[in-house]
Amino acid sequence: MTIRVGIVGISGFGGGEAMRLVASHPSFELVYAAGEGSAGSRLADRFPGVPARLADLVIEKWDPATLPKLDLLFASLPTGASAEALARVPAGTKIVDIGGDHRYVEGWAYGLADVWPDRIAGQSRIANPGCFPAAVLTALAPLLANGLVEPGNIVIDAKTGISGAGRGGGDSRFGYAESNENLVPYGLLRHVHMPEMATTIQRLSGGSADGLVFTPHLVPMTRGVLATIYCRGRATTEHCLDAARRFYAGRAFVRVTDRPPQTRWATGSNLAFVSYAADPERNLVIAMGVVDNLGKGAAGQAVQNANLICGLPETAGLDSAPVWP
Ligand SMILES: NC(=O)C1=CN([C@@H]2O[C@H](COP(=O)(O)OP(=O)(O)OC[C@H]3O[C@@H](n4cnc5c(N)ncnc54)[C@H](OP(=O)(O)O)[C@@H]3O)[C@@H](O)[C@H]2O)C=CC1
Ligand SMILES: CC(=O)N[C@@H](CCC(=O)OP(=O)(O)O)C(=O)O
Repeated sequence: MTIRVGIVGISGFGGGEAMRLVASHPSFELVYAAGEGSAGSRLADRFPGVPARLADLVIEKWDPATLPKLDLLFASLPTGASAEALARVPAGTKIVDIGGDHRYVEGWAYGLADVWPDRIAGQSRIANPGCFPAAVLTALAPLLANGLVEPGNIVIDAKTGISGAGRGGGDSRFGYAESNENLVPYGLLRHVHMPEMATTIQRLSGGSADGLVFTPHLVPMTRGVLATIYCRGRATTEHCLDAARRFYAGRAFVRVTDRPPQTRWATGSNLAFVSYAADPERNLVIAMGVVDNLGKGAAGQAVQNANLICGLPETAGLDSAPVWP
């Protein structure tokens, strides 16, 4: 079975990673690419290393009215830029939105693929989680589902590579001279990922996430997210590790590790690494989650979600090992 796939936002970091994964997917055929400023270029002009069979595909100006017949569309547009246009995509075309416009929006399933695949299979509109929630929620889910930590008392300290900001980049914080040898906190108290993390914590635990604190930091690396999460709970380290091993038993993409995970373990892959350290006497549980922001944090999880909604093996096109070193 060949699935006809389109990618809008293909010139960007998320869209480019989706293209890389789609190009080597056993059931997907890339037949449509779209964007704004890049419209009119061939894929090979943007990505000199693209497989030869895709080299001459021309990036079209994004307009849902001129879509060819597609089975599946990946949207990787700036948050705020996709809702209106995606509403005009025919119902028969499945969509995975990598941007933030549809997370916990009516009619869209929140695509936390490793945690609730059953809620995703059979849907046709998927909102991919943000890159920080991908790391944070994967680490927290086993603890919350087993009542091992208090949902209302969670403090998240997270680090991200610069590609998390996209090619568009925004201001000069993301240039080499300002990001190299520098460490920058941002988004304090009101980062855009807070609502989806709070809602998911409530869904997994049944309790309120009112006390949630989240501070991300830019670090001078290209890819990777590490979330270190401080929680209140009386569990031991072994309880937490056991809960995670049981929760993710048989799941392909989550690795539960005894030692603290490192960002490079996930680079270029759809893997998530989780680990825990806990001291019951101090009422303290530390959870750690690592993903590649462009892998599990964006295009990897998007392809995993696409596999789920297309009835394909969840691992199709996603089984290559991370890049090391
Ligand atoms: N980078 C990351 O790690 C992650 C990103 N995301 C989300 O994914 C989305 C894309 O991010 P990212 O790839 O990093 O961003 P980039 O800035 O790298 O890419 C943005 C893409 O959107 C296209 N675009 C912008 N405006 C329009 C428009 N009006 N019509 C059509 N295409 C448009 C650009 O195309 P063109 O060049 O042709 O103008 C470009 O391909 C965002 O919502 C982001 O928040 C989610 C998780 C992780
Ligand atoms: C470094 C950096 O700026 N990272 C982005 C997160 C990327 C992401 O997950 O974006 P969406 O939720 O918009 O899809 C940020 O903190 O907003």
